[in-house]
Amino acid sequence: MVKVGIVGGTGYTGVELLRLLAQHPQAEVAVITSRSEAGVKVADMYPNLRGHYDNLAFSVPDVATLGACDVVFFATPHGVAHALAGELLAAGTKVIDLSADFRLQDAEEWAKWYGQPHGAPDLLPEAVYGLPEVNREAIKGARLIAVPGCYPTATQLGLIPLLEAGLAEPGRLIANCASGVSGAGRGAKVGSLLCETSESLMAYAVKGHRHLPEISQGLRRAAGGPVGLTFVPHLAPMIRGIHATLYATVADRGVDLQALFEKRYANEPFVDVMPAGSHPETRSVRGANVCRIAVHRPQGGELVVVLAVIDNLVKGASGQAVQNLNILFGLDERLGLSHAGMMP
Ligand SMILES: NC(=O)C1=CN([C@@H]2O[C@H](COP(=O)(O)OP(=O)(O)OC[C@H]3O[C@@H](n4cnc5c(N)ncnc54)[C@H](OP(=O)(O)O)[C@@H]3O)[C@@H](O)[C@H]2O)C=CC1
Ligand SMILES: CC(=O)N[C@@H](CCC(=O)OP(=O)(O)O)C(=O)O
Repeated sequence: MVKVGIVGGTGYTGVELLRLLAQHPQAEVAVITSRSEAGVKVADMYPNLRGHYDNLAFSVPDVATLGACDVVFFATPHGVAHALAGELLAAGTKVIDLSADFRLQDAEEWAKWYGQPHGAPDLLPEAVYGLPEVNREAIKGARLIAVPGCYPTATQLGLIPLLEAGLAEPGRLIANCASGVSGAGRGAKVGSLLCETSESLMAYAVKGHRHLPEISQGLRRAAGGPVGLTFVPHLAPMIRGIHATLYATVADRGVDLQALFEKRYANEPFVDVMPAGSHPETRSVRGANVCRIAVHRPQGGELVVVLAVIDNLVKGASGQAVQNLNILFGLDERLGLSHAGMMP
């Protein structure tokens, strides 16, 4: 059994970790932290978990208790893992961070986008970006994993087959993405209220969103050089889900893009390349650790449209984190995870 600790257990990604790990045969949650709910039993706060964690209560974060775990997930705001990861690694505990603290390789770029100095630049060289479809071998030997963001997961999985094959013009990429409101976390904010978000769709952060450098970093690796990406996130009137509509210019009109995508992801347990002409729906991935992708070339032109959907809380966060745990501990990568979404 892998002994698991979770820092930030009351947030949306924290409770999603608990839901997924409740069905995991080889992992056991031993410690779960919350400063505001310390002492409260997990099942009293989250009745969906009754019968799974009846003896587990939230406790305040404490390095000694967390350091007795094999692995600690950080499901916390940016900056928290910076402060604690080093001590845990020194205690021999692996760290899987769901926040953005270790996603960017460049500490100065991180500081620019996150508005605070990077708190642990010394750990950056060993941090592995936890996108299994790109980095599986590096994840196997890692101590510190940076779980990709939700928009970055959908966008990279949709565009890398075209860039790795050298087919897309790297300087002309567009990602139009919509997210469910749970992407903003559980904290109270006017912008997350039902009255502000239902029956409405809006773009935001068009000038620059903090996921732009993360996505660009991954696409540069796939392209083997600089990329030019326009990224426009939208807030959609739904609770879960990311829908990415991705545009790339592919001058070679003869290439079989369906075959390219199917081949790239043939051995990937959590990427589903749908039949040609498909329109993936976010509800098909609700609760599932999968990215469903469809590739289109409208009117046979140069502009290729890739559609990619994920559940932001699963393949976009907690499911991907569990997938990383499985790889890290040499387990079957699919343990505790499912392809099956919830429709309706
Ligand atoms: N929501 C999403 O779709 C996705 C989120 N992420 C990232 O995952 C992380 C968690 O997100 P989410 O679950 O939405 O966040 P929430 O705001 O819903 O939850 C945050 C959690 O962190 C705890 N926390 C807050 N501050 C501290 C602190 N200083 N020290 C220790 N614990 C703290 C909170 O509990 P308490 O205050 O009681 O301690 C709470 O349990 C974030 O970095 C987010 O950006 C990544 C991908 C997708
Ligand atoms: C709808 C919404 O607000 N989404 C968040 C991104 C989701 C998220 O949690 O981003 P990380 O994966 O980097 O943590 C935002 O735009 O900041």
